[in-house]
Amino acid sequence: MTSLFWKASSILGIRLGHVVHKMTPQTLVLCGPSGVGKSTLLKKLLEEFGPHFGFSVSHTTRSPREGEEHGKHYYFVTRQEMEDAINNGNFIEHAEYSGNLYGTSKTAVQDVLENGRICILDIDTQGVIQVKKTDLPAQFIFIRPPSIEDLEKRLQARGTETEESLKKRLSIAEKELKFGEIDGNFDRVIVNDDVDEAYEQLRDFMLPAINKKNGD
Ligand SMILES: Nc1ncnc2c1ncn2[C@@H]1O[C@H](COP(=O)(O)OP(=O)(O)OP(=O)(O)O)[C@@H](O)[C@H]1O
Repeated sequence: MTSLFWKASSILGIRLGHVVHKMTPQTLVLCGPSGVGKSTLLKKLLEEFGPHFGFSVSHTTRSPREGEEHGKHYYFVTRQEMEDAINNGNFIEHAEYSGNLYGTSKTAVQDVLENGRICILDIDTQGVIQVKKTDLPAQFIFIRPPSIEDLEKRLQARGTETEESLKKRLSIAEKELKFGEIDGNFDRVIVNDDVDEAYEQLRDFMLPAINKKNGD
């Protein structure tokens, strides 16, 4: 149904923004360096407003891990299929990590929006640049740490990094923080120092979209 919808809208030349704007609230783009606390803040948002939000299912060329289901955790596709779809303009953003392509298709976002939910995109700065080139109506939020030292401590405390991956994440983080500081790149920059305070800011920022969805 959805892909038919997309085919029809492509044939009719309807632009993504026009289609989703009429029928949906928004898309929330959340960006910030690895370990800054995006998942922690999203967990809180979903605990409070779960039914209002949805995640789009990404595509990937990597193989499924045990327990992962096609269409639920990812759409598992071949590189050729994914490259063709990207070349046909069917993706909002995509990136290559560790030799595999990952990306968000227009259809995947549309699925969430058609269900009347605000679509959450948790993406990196390269993804933000790509989304901004589409006409998807979105709110862009950047989460930053109080300092790079804090970020390092957090990543260490999370216990998911080797010394090498930690170094790599911090070097990428420095570039991302610079991007986050540039005026106009984000609608809101939230410093995640005290997590409850950061969540209040995220919550307050999203309330108008949530209320609009409720018809207030
Ligand atoms: N305000 C905070 N103060 C201290 N620790 C925090 C704060 N927010 C999150 N953390 C902790 O920092 C670690 C990283 O947080 P989280 O996994 O949410 O980051 P992330 O941005 O989602 O990372 P990734 O992009 O790698 O998935 C976690 O151990 C989390 O509990």
